[in-house]
Parts: sequence; structure tokens; C-alpha cells
Amino acid sequence: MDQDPILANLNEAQHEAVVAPLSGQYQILAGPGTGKTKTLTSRVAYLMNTVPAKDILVMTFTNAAAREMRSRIKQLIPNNNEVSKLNVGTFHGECFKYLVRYGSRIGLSGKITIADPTDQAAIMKEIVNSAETTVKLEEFGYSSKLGKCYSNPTTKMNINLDPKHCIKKISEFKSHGYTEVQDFAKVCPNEFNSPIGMYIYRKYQDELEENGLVDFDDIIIKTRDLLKQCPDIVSNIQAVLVDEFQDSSTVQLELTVLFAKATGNITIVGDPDQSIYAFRNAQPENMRLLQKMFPNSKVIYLEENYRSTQPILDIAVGLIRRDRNRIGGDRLLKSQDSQNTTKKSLPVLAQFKSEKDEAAYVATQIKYLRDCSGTLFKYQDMAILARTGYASKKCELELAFNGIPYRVLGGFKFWDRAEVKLVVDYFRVVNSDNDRVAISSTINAPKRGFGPVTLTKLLTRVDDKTSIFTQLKQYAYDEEFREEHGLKIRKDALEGLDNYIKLIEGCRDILKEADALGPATCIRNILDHILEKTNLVKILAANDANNEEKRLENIELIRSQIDLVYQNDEMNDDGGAAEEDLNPLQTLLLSLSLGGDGEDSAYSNDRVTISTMHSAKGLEWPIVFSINTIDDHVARGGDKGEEEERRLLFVSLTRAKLLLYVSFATTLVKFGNEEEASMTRLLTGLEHHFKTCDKGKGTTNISWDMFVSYANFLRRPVPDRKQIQFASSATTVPSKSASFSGFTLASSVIERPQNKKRKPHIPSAPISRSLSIPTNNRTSLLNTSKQTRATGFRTPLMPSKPTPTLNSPNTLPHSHPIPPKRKTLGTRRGPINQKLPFT
Ligand SMILES: Nc1ncnc2c1ncn2[C@@H]1O[C@H](COP(=O)(O)OP(=O)(O)OP(=O)(O)O)[C@@H](O)[C@H]1O
Repeated sequence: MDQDPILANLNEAQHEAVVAPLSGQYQILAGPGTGKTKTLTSRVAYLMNTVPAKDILVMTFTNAAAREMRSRIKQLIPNNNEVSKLNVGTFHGECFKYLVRYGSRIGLSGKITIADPTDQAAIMKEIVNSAETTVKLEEFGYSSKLGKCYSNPTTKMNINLDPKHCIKKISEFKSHGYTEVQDFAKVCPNEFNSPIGMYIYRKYQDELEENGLVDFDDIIIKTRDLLKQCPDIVSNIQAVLVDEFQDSSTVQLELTVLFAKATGNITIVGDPDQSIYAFRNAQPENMRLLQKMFPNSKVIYLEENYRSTQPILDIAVGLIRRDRNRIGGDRLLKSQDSQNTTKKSLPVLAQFKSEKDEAAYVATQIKYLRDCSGTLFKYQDMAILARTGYASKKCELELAFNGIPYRVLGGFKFWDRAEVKLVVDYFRVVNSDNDRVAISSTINAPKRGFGPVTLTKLLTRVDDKTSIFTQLKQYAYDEEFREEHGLKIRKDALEGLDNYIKLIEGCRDILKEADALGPATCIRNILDHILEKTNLVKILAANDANNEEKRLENIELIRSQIDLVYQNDEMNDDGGAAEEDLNPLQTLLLSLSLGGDGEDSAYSNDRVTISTMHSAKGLEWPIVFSINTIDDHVARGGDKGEEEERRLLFVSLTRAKLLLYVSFATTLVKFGNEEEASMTRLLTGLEHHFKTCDKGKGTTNISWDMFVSYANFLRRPVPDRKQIQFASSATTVPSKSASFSGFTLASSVIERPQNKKRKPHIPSAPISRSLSIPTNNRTSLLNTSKQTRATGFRTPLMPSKPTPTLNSPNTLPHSHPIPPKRKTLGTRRGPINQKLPFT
């Protein structure tokens, strides 16, 4: 075995990829669990023997994946301080740093802010609802309307003006790298390639620009333009390495090549079978295109799977072989389970009468595996994966009822909670004079005496040159200006405006002291200033007494979260591409804007993970429950067809290392009606690979020998036999399962008495909550239409509460339109309806 720790434990193919010469292009293609990320990170560590860390750029697609890569590199070379100088991050994160540092070369200001999906939706909603758009529709001959679709009888053109749809179309257009309206013909020939489509696009881009915002697609496009114009800024880069390359879009392929302009040294890693982001415009054929661009690229295949048992892989391979659009031909997946003992442990296919029974089964199994396995399995070893966040709702409730702690990946995050988001919006105003979205959110929260008419006036630009914050100052301190622009404002509102401006300027004064204070202290001081001047803590304390929402606790948690952000930042600091150009507030905002992985680090500990299949990408757990695996959810085709769904199920099943449970219910309740359901057709013909669990048939107990082989497979200590509670003697079981007997429990769960009332268990950890804003308190950005805003909190555990009324004391007088649900990719669907207690 190789003595070099970087090369130790690599198999032959992995070794070949890691030690390949610096110069040239390499594609490492392989299936799940074959060590692609391990190989890439080992190659980075290996290259650092000859290349300065600051000249290596490593990119991936999620923050979680980027953090994982950095930590794996650190583990490989623990004593090498150079690791902190590596440029490791997401495409968006790395590009944004270049834009901050060099954006002025293409006319951008250094104070750009990222428009997150909430901001995008708010802006688009305003555009499509504006009087100006109505006029344009008439002008362009769109005379009939059905729902959100408008038709032009003369040209027979239709356009769907649903804001989400518009954003999706524009994103699709930009992900190809296009910015000129004439290119709409190439991407959306029948809809946006029309005068009205072009008008909507231009308006949207103008709005972003006016607000000093860039959306996620702009970050990539503008960096592409920057690198094209100024290749000198990446002349130091000697190696570009990209993980999960099958997820790259057209423009990200272009960027990869541009970043490597100086040397052409590119290593990419990918698996076309795991391409599940077509809806985000990923182009798995980019791997082939890259090969075309560099015909001498060397392709290295990895086939040994180090994650899963062979029975799990057999199902996964059986599934993916049927992909009609499969790129790169058939590939094997051989388990490295040397003992083969896990062969006995076939994945379970379980069928239930209802989703409720299915959920109860999953909760019971989880509890059993955790409580009866001694120290072998923890809650954090288990994951429940579903096609959508909504599909796991029943399981989530069941876990809660049974006191099983859990976290929701891709769910609403700590920073999305109403009270936390408000603080972040204040940070944004401190950062930028021009962030009208954030100004609108904070200016009347808490109430400062503005009515809707005054707010509209305050927030409507008087000209293109004056920033919105400067304009507020003019309204506050220049009577002539007020008269000139027709603002009649009451004395108390004028005082409110003065307080608001002073609050923000006070924060800016603190920011100027950043160098002396250090980043974390500086931001904590800004936070304290905001809390003091808004009275937020007092308001929350007065209203938190009897509620379980723990908003006050969340405010306190912001402090520890700030420390966490700066700790990470310190790790990443020391001369990366451009961190030194960001002030501490920008560092924080960047980290929040790009932190869309759904991982809620504020509350992480020993918990079961509930995740969408998409959010589970790149992760692994010893035990996976694939729930709701019915035709209606998995294989429903979607925009991008059944093959994409097949790949998604493939990704999902291959997250399991040791035990895999696939389940479904044969009836669903939809809008109060029962509907029949069946197992996803994607698994038809593969049933023989499973152990079935229908009313107890075919289920097994876990013997001592099995526990031992599980421990060996997971390379964990074998638990003390005395701690093991074999199924028949299990005592710690959920309330309903008196006849519990290990895996045979399914039948008792299926036939349990229905409607038995149970007291909900309320876990001690903070639970996310949502905010809804009374529509009568909002003022439009572009016109006076009323909009709604909610930031992302779900109510996972509580029985449903009556919807608060508009007069409820739990209302937050937000003043600008932000869309009704704050969502990050893969977040929970369904109503979110909580309010902050501003009075
Ligand atoms: N040569 C090896 N020896 C032992 N374990 C390995 C080896 N290569 C990879 N592994 C382990 O296998 C698991 C999967 O590796 P990794 O996450 O790098 O795979 P991947 O190909 O990136 O997976 P996916 O595409 O499914 O996310 C990890 O736990 C890793 O440590």
C-alpha cells in the first residue's frame, strides 16, 4: 500500500486519476459511491505538491458539497496551512468574488447584492401586475386572457404571465449564456420571443440593475463576460477542477474553459446517470462537449462502489439500465462489501393501505433500529427521502408524535425565519443604498407611522440617478424636495423616517470600525444596534410568553450563527480570489445568499434527516427510507420526462449504504377524496430484488450475526451484545405498537386502530415558523397593487391553528410586496402562515 496518505487506499483507477500530470484535460466518469469526490479531492491535495494553492480553482454546485470538499482536503493534508488559500467553492460563490473585485471593469459597482428567489419573485410580480404591462399587452394586441395566459388573436401567440413562469423562462434563456432579446428565438421561440416577452425581460433586467441586484444567472453570465474581456484576471490559475460536472449549464461549461484559459488544465468529475437538474438547465451532454473541445481529453472510469451493499446496487443498476437517454453506455457498479454478509439483508419493499400507515411503519422502524441496536445506529444514520417536500409531511408528523428528532433538508432554513429574515434585510440596507427590496421590507417594521400612500411615495424613484436611500434622506430633511415631489407626511411619520435613517447610518458607522473590531464583533455590534433601535427583543419578549415559536431564541441564535459564518470565513480566508475585497457584512450576506443547500446548521445534532430526493444528492446514510414511491409522485414525467425521474430515483436509492426501505401506499387522500395509487412503474420488474413487506410477509428479524456484520460493514465497533434488544424483547417502542416484533411489525402497524388520539410531542429544539404579512399593510414597488409576503417557516409539528386575522396582534407591518411563499430549491410546499408580533 502507498505510504503517502494522499494516495493510500486509492484503487488503481482512482490512483491513475489522482497522479495524472497537471497539464491536460481529464474526465473522471463513474457511478454513485465510486469515490469521485474522494478522487477529486485527493487530486487537489496531490497537485498542491507542485502548484501554489491560490492558483488552483475547485468548483461544485452546492455549499454543502464545497464544504465537504474543503474538509476532505484538510483531512488528507492536515498540517498543510496552504489549504486555506485554495479557491474552493460553488460556481456562484467563486464567480461573485471575481465580480466584487473586478466587476468595475465591465461597469458593475462593487456593492452588488444577490437577488434571491424571493426578490426575483417580488420584482417579477410587480412587473406583470403593473399598469404599464397592461398597456403594453393592449399595444401588442393581446386581447384575450385565460387565467394568467394572454393571447394575441392576430399572431396566434400566447404568453403566460405567471411570475414564476416568467422567471423560469428568463432563467432558462440566461443559462444558455444569452442576454440579447433576439436570442429568445433560440430558447423560447413561441412565447418570450415576442414584443411582450422582450418587454418583460428588459423590464426585469432594468429593475435588477436599478436596485443594484444580480440574480443567480447574472452572476454566471457577468463573470463569463468579465473573463472574456479581461482574461488577465485569471492568468494565475493553473488548474481548474469541477465536481458533479453533469449538473453544469451551457454557460458554466463556457466558464470552466475561461477560468482555465491560461493553461487549459481541466479535471472534471461526473456521472451522467445522476443528472437531475434539467429543470435548472443542467446539460449532461456538457461532458461530451468538453471532450469535443479537447479531443485529447483522457477519460478515466471508476467502477468499484464503496458505499452500498450489492443488493442495493443491483436494484439501482437494474433501474438505470432502462434509461433510454443514457449517456456513456452501460456501467457496472461492484460493491466493495468484502464480507458479502450483507447479501442477506435485502432491501425491503413495503406496501400499505394508506400514507398514514406507511408513515407509522417508518417511524416504528426508525425507533426500533435506533433503540434496539445498542450503540450501532443513531438517528443521524437514517434518512427519509421523498419526491417532494409535501410528500414527506405525514412522516414528519409521525416522527414528531413519536418523539423522534429530525431535520428537514431543503426545508426552510434558520435564515429564512421571519424575525431572522427581518434582521438580514436590515443588514442589506446597511450594505447598499440601492436595495429597494430590503428597504421596503424594513422601513415600516416596526411601524414608523407610514400609511400606504406615504410608503408608495417614499419608495417610488424620483429619478434614475438618485439612490433610494439618498431619496429617503431628501424626503426626511429637505422640505422643498418634499413639496416638489408632492409628499405630504405627518409629523410622527417624519420622525419615524428620521429614526430609520439614523438607525441605518449608525450601523454604517459601526461597519467603518470593522478593522479595529474584527468581523464577528463588528457584525454583532451592528445586530445589537438594530435590535436596540427597533425594540425587536422587547416586542418579541412581550409576545413570546405563551408561544412555542421561540422567536426570541432565534434572535439570540443569530449571534452564534454569525460566529459560525466568520469561523468558516476565517478557514477560507487568506488570499482566496477576492475575500479581502468584501467587508464583513458583504461576507455574511454572500454566505447567506449562496447558502441555498437547506442545511440548517443552527440545529444540527443527532436527528433523522427528511429530505427531498434532489436535496439528498451527494449525501449518504447507512439507512434510507424511500417513501411515497408511487407512480403519481415518482415517474410523473414532469417537464423533463420520465428519464429524469428515473435518474432521480437512482440517485435517491444509491444514498443508502446498508439498509434500504422502499415503500408506498395504495390509497392517497387528495382534497378529501380517496384515490388509488400504485408503486412507481419505474420499479416494475425489479420486485424480485426486494424482500417484500406486505402485512408482515417476508419480513425478518435482526439476529446478532446480522448486527455484527452491519457493524463490520460500516467499519464501526461491534455493539455490546447486552445492549442489543432483540425484536421480541424490545421495550422502547412507539405507543401504538404493543405487538412490536422487529421487521414483522408492518402488519401491526397496518392494522392499528385508526383515529386514536395522541398527544403531539413537541421537541425541545427550536421549530421554524412562518410569517405572513397582511396585504393591507403593503405598498407596491412599481405601482400601488397590494402584494403578500411570507418568509419561510413551516409548522411541522403543531396541529393546525386558526389562521390569524388581519387584526391579530401577530402582524408585521411590512411595506413592500414579496411573494407569498419564501422557498429555496427543494423546500417544503404548502401553506405557511405565521406572523411576527409587531404591533
Ligand atoms: N478507495 C476507497 N477506499 C475506501 N473507501 C472509499 C474509497 N473510495 C471512496 N471511498 C468511500 O466511498 C464513499 C463514497 O465516496 P464519494 O462520496 O467520493 O463517492 P462519489 O462517487 O462522489 O458518490 P456520489 O456520486 O454518489 O455522490 C465515501 O464514504 C468514501 O470515503
